Amino acid sequence: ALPMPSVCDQSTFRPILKQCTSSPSGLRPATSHQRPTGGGTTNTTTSKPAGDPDRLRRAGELARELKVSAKQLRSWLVLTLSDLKNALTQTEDVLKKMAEAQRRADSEAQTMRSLYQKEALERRTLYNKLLELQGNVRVFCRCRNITRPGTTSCLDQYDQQEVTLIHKNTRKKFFFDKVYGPISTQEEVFAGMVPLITSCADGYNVCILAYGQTGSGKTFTMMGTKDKPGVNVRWVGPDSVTFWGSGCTQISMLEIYNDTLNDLLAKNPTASSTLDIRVQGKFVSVPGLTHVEVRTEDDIINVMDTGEKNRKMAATKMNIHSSRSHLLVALEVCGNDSLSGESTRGTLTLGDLAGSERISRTEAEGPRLVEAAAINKSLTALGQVFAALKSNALHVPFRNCKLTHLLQPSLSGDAKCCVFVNVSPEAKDEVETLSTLQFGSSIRHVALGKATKNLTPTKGNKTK
Ligand SMILES: Nc1ncnc2c1ncn2[C@@H]1O[C@H](COP(=O)(O)OP(=O)(O)OP(=O)(O)O)[C@@H](O)[C@H]1O
Repeated sequence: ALPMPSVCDQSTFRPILKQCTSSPSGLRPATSHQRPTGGGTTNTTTSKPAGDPDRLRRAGELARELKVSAKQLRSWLVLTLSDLKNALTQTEDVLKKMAEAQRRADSEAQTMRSLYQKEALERRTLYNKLLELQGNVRVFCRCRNITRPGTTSCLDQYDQQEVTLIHKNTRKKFFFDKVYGPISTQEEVFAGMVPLITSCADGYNVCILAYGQTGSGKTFTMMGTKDKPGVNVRWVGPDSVTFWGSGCTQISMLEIYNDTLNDLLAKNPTASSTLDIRVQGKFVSVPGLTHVEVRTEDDIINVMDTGEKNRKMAATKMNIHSSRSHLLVALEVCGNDSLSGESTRGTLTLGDLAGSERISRTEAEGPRLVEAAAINKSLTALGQVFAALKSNALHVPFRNCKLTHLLQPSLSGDAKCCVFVNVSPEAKDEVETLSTLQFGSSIRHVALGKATKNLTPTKGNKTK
């Protein structure tokens, strides 16, 4: 904007204005009482007559100055107005450009969003294909160490995919998709689960099951301890929380004892409220099962603690050991991708299966025999399901028991499953229990025949 012309400064006007206002004879025209009257009466005022040439000259000068000032003011106003007009036009241009840039940015963001969506979908599809190539059902082995001093270990050797056990002077080899040795940590075991957790975050059903004899480390692998949490807790921890975005989770916990379902999160879990399974198309649900909404790691740990306590309480009341029932924790996870705005829904089922040890008829009788028969039936049914899946059988016998029926959505279609075979090297019949496994040919059983020399069982030292 133009600076105001100097003539308009107050310093210029002040003396002129002063003259005009302070003196009655300034620029003001003389009033009638100041003029000499026609009757010859003498005017008492001492001021000079209005027609005083000095004053007239001064007034003339002031009028000229005012005229110049008015002219300057007018031209200053004109210039300022034109400046304002220019500035307005420029602002309009800038606004137009900004609107155009905004429109372009919006359209670019839209393009990027759809590209991201496409890429995310492609990543999910490729990742799923990769997992399918590795096997929708994978079988891992975890050997625990010897805990009882003086006990001989049946673990002869192991490597990345192979475990050799000794039984009655005979070596038997078992092959797995991956083997975790006695010194494997909870972190290492969970790292192997991360691809499955990612798959669940991508919207697929996933189940992780721990199989093995009582004391072989199933609960340690799944639940773990406070210092060494297992898969059940780690999936939501800081290592994996990035998978889930701002999703929410519903958790339910049930146990299957003697082929009956008990809700472990029910308000009154000891009243054995038997639940049933309902099938609607591809959906398998348990009407009446309690679902609790959880958001944080602490929520999940608290809910699982409650479920575990209820499980122990129910077991004590029924005079059974909790390892004689299957525990299934189901997490319905909905993940939100804030970038693409897409949401996914998958179920993560975590199962701690009943002990797979064989109970000889002499040891088990009455309720224990019924219990052993129910466990044997359900684990055999699980093996048959895996065998049918492996051989692409037309019929997969999911409905042979409640365990396999409940696991159906996690074992069919594009679901992923991982079975942890927990091996206890001090268990007497470990070779027999592993030999009878029917988890498809993922577990290939190779008998090496009689050992040529007297075998000294070793403590699972890694040999190649
Ligand atoms: N890999 C391991 N490292 C350290 N401790 C372990 C390991 N595996 C198991 N344990 C410990 O051994 C004990 C028995 O393990 P755990 O309870 O997990 O066995 P389980 O197969 O679940 O038995 P159950 O069928 O009775 O529930 C626990 O005290 C557990 O902390």
